[in-house]
Amino acid sequence: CDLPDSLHRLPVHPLWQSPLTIPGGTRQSPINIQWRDSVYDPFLKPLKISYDPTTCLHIWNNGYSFLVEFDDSADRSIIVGGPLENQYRLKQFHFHWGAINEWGSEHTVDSKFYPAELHLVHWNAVVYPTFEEAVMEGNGLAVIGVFLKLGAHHEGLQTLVDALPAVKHKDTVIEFDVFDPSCLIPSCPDYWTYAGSLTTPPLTESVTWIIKKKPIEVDENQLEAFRMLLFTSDGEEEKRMVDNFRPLQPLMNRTVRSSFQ
Ligand SMILES: NS(=O)(=O)c1ncc[nH]1
Ligand SMILES: [Zn+2]
Repeated sequence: CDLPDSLHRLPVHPLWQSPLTIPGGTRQSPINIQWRDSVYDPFLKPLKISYDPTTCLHIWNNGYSFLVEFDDSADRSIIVGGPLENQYRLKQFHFHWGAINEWGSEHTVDSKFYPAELHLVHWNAVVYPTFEEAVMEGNGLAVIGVFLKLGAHHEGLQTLVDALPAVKHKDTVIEFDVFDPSCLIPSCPDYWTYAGSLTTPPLTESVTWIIKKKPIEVDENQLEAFRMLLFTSDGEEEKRMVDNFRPLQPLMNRTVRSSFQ
């Protein structure tokens, strides 16, 4: 078989049989963040996060992760500052995780995987009329990435974990109408930022990534709750939702900037 060995060990899930690389892609995600190669940028501003917990709508198992979706019809949950030229509206957040604690995150730091990674997806509603249009533009999206590490119980995450059994199967939804995602973001202001892409189809090169330096801690039971979700619909042969992360992509001609020295 002509696949290089590295590809053989990848999680083989239909979604990942989509193009693992985008032809002509020059700014694909995720990447390894080599701490010593990141460049401190003193002009980077602090990231300002203002979420309204009542914009939370529901949790949806879309067959490759579970998404917590928000009402983005107005500027009620937004981020501004950091590397961003405009303010961006929160649309949804979701996670990527592994079958075991040794891997699961999409980005790595000095080639270290975390057991899971949170993505808070925002879009530039100042410049673009819809999320779908913003997805196609270089400055259309901003995603905050937060690493999860095994440790103490996370109180704020638990309210989300308690709802997961109700979205066990693909295409199930549960109402979830008050949640403040800022409880999942470390208080430490330090982050890396680089120009990248969505890590799931359509893989478009439209994301300003903002990766928090500090992880949040969650406990084993909380990670196990993620692993009890299913890729499959009710009635299909069960496939556990695990290893829903994209392989690392080449850095190519990019610099990762840090907001800290
Ligand atoms: N994983 S990601 O944050 O790049 C993403 N969000 C929506 C589609 N893909
Ligand atoms: Zn993601």
